Amino acid sequence: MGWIWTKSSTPGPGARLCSIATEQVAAPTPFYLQSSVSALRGVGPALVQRLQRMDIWRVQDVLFHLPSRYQDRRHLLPMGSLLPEQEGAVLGEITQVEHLRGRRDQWLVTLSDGTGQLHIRLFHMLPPMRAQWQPGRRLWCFGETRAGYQGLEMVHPEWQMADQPQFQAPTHLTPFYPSTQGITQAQWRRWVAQALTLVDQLPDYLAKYLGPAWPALGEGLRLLHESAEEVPTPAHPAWQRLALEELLANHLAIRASRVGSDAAGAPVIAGNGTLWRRFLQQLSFKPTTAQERVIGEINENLAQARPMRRLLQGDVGSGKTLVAAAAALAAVEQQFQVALMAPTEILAEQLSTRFATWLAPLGVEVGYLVGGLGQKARRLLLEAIREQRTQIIVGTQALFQEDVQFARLGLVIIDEQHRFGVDQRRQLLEKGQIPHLLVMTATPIPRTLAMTVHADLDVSVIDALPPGRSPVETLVMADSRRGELMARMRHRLADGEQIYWVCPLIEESEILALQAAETSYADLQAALPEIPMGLIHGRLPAAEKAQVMADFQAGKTRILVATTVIEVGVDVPNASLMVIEHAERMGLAQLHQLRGRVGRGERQSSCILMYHPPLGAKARARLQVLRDSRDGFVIARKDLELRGPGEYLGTRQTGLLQMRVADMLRDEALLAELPTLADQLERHDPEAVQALVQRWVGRRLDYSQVG
Ligand SMILES: Nc1ncnc2c1ncn2[C@@H]1O[C@H](COP(=O)(O)OP(=O)(O)OP(=O)(O)O)[C@@H](O)[C@H]1O
Repeated sequence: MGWIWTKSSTPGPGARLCSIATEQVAAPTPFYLQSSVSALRGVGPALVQRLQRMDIWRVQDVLFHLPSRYQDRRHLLPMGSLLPEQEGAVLGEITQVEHLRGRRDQWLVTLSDGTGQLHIRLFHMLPPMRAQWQPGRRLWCFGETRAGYQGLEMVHPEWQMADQPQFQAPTHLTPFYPSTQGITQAQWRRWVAQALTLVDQLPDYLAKYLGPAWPALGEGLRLLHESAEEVPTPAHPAWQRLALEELLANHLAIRASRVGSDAAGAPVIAGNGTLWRRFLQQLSFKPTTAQERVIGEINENLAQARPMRRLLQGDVGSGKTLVAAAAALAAVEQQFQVALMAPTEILAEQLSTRFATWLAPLGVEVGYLVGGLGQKARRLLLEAIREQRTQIIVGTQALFQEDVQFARLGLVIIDEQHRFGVDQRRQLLEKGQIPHLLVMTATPIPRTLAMTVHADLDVSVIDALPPGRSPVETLVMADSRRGELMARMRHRLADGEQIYWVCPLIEESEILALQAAETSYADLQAALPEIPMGLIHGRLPAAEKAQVMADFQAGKTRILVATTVIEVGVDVPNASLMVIEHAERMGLAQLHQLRGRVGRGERQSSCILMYHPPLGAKARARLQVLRDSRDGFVIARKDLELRGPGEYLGTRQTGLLQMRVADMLRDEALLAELPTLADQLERHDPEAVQALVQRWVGRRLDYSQVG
């Protein structure tokens, strides 16, 4: 037993002595919720730095570092019924320890539990372990079985001697924490166990405002760290309690920053729209009513000295670029510059080409600034930006490098903002006086949510697609039907149409993804030798990527084989068929984005989702959602419903904000509580406001001047 002093704030009279189980007797080390993580046993200076990089500074932060998944080690598996590649816990007696000498020493230990036996294979065995692992002793192991020469075996499982008083058979689910190099799961669990001894002292700022039906904060944290029952699900009240607090903390953080930025002066951009009207005259189509409405909303903002912070949401292909052009022209007409930032070079290139073709006839100069620009070209462009000869500058992150100086930046437009860090957004905003900001996204975010959680952003929605679009026909097809697919492709090609071929997503390795793409490319060339094709992937140098895209756009190549780099923003209206290999590996939102690349012209377009059989019931249901719906919002919701409980936790990107417990779509019902709670806290408990923001938002996000 070791002893630990505990108290919620600082040490002093009244600090309570608390005991926790430790392996050796240690000198009493006091630590508190607010102590540095270095106060935890097992956290030395090097680990402190690693933890800080994960934004974990104090003991309290460890409590809010939540598991991303769980394993159930509570039930022992009888050895007689074990199968290969089965993960689980066993308990048995050591019947034999064999030291196999060879080029590399090995130990083969035999365990038996009366129902059968299992081997444990070890490639190293330190003397203390050798002293313990003796025939007759009882051993608990957790690992994955594999078929060995002598039968089933586990290689270096986790273990405990089961015949010692310290032996603790797991009574809870075993949590797995998001980690970083050099920190093991065992370390996380030890630190969390120490921090949990203080969980009841965690101030519960909301208790007095929430009704008695709500569980306490500590209960929620305990449930997530050491659930004794089934994998916790988001419907659990304790979970909901945490989600509510997290949403509230984000809401409060943004409310606080809004106060500052409201006061600041932005350029008043109120022209008479001459430039926009001239632009419309040369455009081959008319803006839709939805586009016109949204343009109106933006113009109203631009005419105010209060900086615009507007989120423009529109499903794939809804015509957001035209709206961006309208905003840009309003600024240019009033002699302001516009920075237009895209997440990748391909997209930046596409956008700049589109803007240049649209706007050059009006005498508007569009510049293209990315990392790979030659020195001379870069210098000339920077000069033109400084002297305001270039009015619209399209680019990637390169736009906010220090040497880029705008003469009169009035408007910043960010495409697919969720791919940019908040820091990048701020750096760019710092370039102007206080420029207006328009953020474009195809990610569906409920309006209520955007207004409460993103209290800083006004929202415009393009809720109708341009006319003349026929819905993309979506088919789900086993990859064994390749012959049929080739016939379909030949048919399309004969009609002069173009095809996207999207290669499987291989998350673990870009190299493997590239190999897969090259194989598909070679296969297609062999099957359709007379058809010119392009291959595009993330590893291609920027100039080559641009060339491959330009060739496809111009119709010089008829099939574009691509890794998922084409996901957002690519616009080739003549492409009417998309084939997606291994669609079952991709997220529904991503598939929806990809599919949005076709169906942009007048032609009837199709998207073929290929899968590799057998396809499980759940995977089939997921693909069917895509077949049956074309609405990004519906698809996102269904995706959520179809996810299993094990997939709920973890840091993942949902729209614009990264949450730990809450999910903006799933927990939408909680949003209604936020404004009242925030008002009450701001009025009665300003200190709690600060503490909550620090607890949940911490240093991860700095909203000041951004929103
Ligand atoms: N009002 C309109 N009438 C006809 N076509 C339009 C209209 N507005 C836009 N388009 C065309 O629709 C296509 C899709 O528009 P755009 O690329 O702006 O979509 P988007 O909203 O940016 O989609 P994504 O999120 O997929 O990039 C383009 O080819 C564009 O020229």
